[in-house]
Amino acid sequence: MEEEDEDGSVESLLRWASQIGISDASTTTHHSLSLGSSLSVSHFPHSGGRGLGAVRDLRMGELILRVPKSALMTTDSVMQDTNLSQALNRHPSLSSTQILNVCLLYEVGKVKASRWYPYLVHLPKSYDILAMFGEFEKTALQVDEAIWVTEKAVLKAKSEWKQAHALMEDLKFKPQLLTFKAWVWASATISSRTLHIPWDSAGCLCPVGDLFNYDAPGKEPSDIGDLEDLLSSSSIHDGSLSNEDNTTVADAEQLDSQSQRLTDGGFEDDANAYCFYARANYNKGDQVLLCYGTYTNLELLEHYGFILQENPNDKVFIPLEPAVYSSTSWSRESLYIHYNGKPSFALLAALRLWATPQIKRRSVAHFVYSGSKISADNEIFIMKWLSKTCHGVLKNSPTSIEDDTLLLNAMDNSQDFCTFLEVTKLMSFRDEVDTFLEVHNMKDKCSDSNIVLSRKTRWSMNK
Ligand SMILES: C[S@@+](CC[C@H](N)C(=O)[O-])C[C@H]1O[C@@H](n2cnc3c(N)ncnc32)[C@H](O)[C@@H]1O
Repeated sequence: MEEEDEDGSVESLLRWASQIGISDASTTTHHSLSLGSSLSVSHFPHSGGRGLGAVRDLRMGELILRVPKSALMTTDSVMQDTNLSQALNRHPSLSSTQILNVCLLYEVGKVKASRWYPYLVHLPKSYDILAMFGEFEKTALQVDEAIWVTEKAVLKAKSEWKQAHALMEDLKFKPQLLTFKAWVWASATISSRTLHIPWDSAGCLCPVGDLFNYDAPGKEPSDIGDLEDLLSSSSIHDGSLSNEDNTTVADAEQLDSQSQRLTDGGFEDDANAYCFYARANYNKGDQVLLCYGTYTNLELLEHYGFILQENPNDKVFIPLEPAVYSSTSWSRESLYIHYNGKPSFALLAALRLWATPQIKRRSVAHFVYSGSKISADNEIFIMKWLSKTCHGVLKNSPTSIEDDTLLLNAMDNSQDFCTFLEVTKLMSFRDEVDTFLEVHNMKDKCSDSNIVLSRKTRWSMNK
């Protein structure tokens, strides 16, 4: 997608977008690389790469982009093709997301005959979501939970692909569109780019609207965390670019009423369009961002293929003894350490009770559930236990954060592959680099000093 040939230039995308009624509000003039009066497509190397920038100062709450319903790629709009809709009727058991996956591949197969062709040529050629991770990348995650979530994501993608295979054969897809690689590409496109629409839980692909990069909700974890504990939910979604989970919709609505942070985009019946509003004040040249929802780094990696260096919503789960779980009724998902190192409300409460002799638990339970300490001794015991457990987890990891940072810096700063290998020879965790080279058949490639580390290679090594 980042290749820009004659058909694939950003200008041609924007020209097509404006022809089909996509507009950034009061625009009358059309500038190169710009939609007009509010936004332009720019490159933001440290926060998402290609994204949308402000071409003038924007006020919070201002309408900045409108994408008419007719421009959205949805299952309904693709199904206007009778060949496709008849085939879909013959395979009724697929989920709405599987169907949208098939619709996307179907449109890709039409090449220039697709009415979304100018949009499709701008989609990324590859993604880094967990379902695409191989054995090396999975192991490099190091943390049990992350490895388990990766295995689950890969299995889910494979089983959904197998289930949809008969339909795709029925539709006479070209061989390259029948592969797992093609399926997982479409799946990643949908996972990382669809926007919520009320009439289809699979969402829609929204040309230009899907160029906004992600801004994490800026709430302090202490505000939001306690509420999340109460809701016993690991993620609250706003429904924009959402990996929507129906069980959290009510929770999200509850949060919505308490916070201004969930208001930056949505489908509006009155306008018959997807409308986007500035979620903050932006100065000319700033990147304009969209909040896709509240995610931990593992969830961002799973659904969107990136992580944030600073994520106020990140969580770490540490190993707990079974007796901790059974000491309270808090769900396992609510027992974690916040990004800032503080234990969650529920974890603290569970540990306070667990560290209290069984016979006394009933009498102190009301203190614990109101967030109070039981005694100085109890508090000192659990803090020491937490510190010891966290140190144990870090010590048992194959590499430290400092090692990982050194490796990333070596990748970023080495001019070529050979220099990178020379630099890594001095590193204490050389084994991991060797395994990576072996897995990717690069062990003997040092003689070819022109191999530059590709983005995929960098990512594969980036835990
Ligand atoms: C909806 S698209 C945004 C536009 C995208 N940058 C593009 O060029 O098409 C979402 C994808 O952008 C990237 N992205 C968005 N926000 C990011 C951020 N804050 N940091 C790094 N990557 C980000 C991720 O690859 C994500 O899957």
